Amino acid sequence: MKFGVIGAGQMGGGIAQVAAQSGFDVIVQDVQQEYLDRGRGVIEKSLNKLHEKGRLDATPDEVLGRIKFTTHMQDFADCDLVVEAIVENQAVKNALFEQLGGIVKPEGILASNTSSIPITALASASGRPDRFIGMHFMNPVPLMALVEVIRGYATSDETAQFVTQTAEKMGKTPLTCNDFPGFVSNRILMPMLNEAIQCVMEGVAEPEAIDGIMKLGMNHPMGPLTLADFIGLDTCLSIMEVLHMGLGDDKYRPSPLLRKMVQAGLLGRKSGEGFYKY
Ligand SMILES: CC(=O)CC(=O)SCCNC(=O)CCNC(=O)[C@H](O)C(C)(C)COP(=O)(O)OP(=O)(O)OC[C@H]1O[C@@H](n2cnc3c(N)ncnc32)[C@H](O)[C@@H]1OP(=O)(O)O
Ligand SMILES: NC(=O)C1=CN([C@@H]2O[C@H](COP(=O)(O)OP(=O)(O)OC[C@H]3O[C@@H](n4cnc5c(N)ncnc54)[C@H](OP(=O)(O)O)[C@@H]3O)[C@@H](O)[C@H]2O)C=CC1
Repeated sequence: MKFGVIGAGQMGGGIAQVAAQSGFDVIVQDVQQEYLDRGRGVIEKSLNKLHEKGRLDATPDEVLGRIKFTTHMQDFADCDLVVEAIVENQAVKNALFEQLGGIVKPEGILASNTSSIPITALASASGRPDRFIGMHFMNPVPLMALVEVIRGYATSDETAQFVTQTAEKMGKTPLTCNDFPGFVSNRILMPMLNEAIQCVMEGVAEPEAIDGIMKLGMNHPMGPLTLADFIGLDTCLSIMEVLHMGLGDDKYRPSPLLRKMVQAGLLGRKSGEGFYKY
């Protein structure tokens, strides 16, 4: 299978890595060579770590050899499946899918790794709504078991079956839901992270205490503020905005502190500072 990935950031890189580990021929596209080089470095480091732990069947070089990096969208023409993992912004994703729909062979399936944006809207932009679906991987992709599969209004049974089987071939557990803002994962997760940010803003406790209380008290693997920093505060804000607008309920209002931190360029781990310094 020829597997395309758009975006070489934290999610695109992880998806490309796991696809290559599964034996697929992978092609990754990003807008600049610099981002591709950075993404390749992250994949290489992750593969070496898995290899040292004895959790990789092939050698890191063999897996990396299955991934091609490009800045040209035309290179997706003969892909069987293309998964998009660019910035969480509907206008940008719409424009990308309008273009991609005219490039990939007609029988090819297009998927978005969006955290919250309506799959049905992106499917319409692509011009092939029956062969369009949400394929939502979790971060860090090489370690997390779930793929949330989101069916748009017109997604065909064949498309859903193909993507479910592909996720299984990638060693993941696919679980399906319908297209509502934030799907299941972020409709439930993100309000909790937003509430933790609101606790910081209101001075309920220091970030370390909030994270510690949720880790030790609820047995969460990491605290909500650390998790928000890892996801990216810009992505968290975009998801809250989709929930707020899409569901029309003020209980999803993004915390003003979250908005202010994004305005200040504090995006979490990827910018070097969020609730913590990296
Ligand atoms: C926003 C969305 O649309 C959907 C999402 O993906 S929400 C995020 C969902 N993911 C999570 O909640 C993961 C929380 N983390 C965990 O459960 C655990 O860390 C784990 C199971 C992933 C790994 O546990 P572990 O084997 O004990 O190793 P641990 O040391 O904690 O982490 C391993 C690596 O994964 C990284 N990592 C863990 N969670 C991460 C996350 N959410 N995002 C990015 N990287 C993460 C760690 O930084 C670490 O990297 P380095 O080796 O470079 O330091
Ligand atoms: N972070 C997370 O935990 C999760 C995120 N997601 C979703 O995955 C997607 C990507 O998120 P994430 O990987 O964290 O984001 P990143 O910011 O790490 O990566 C996005 C990448 O896409 C590139 N990009 C931006 N615009 C375009 C474009 N028009 N064409 C090609 N590449 C482009 C970016 O380049 P540049 O640097 O120039 O912007 C960057 O390299 C989002 O939809 C997000 O909601 C899903 C699950 C978990």
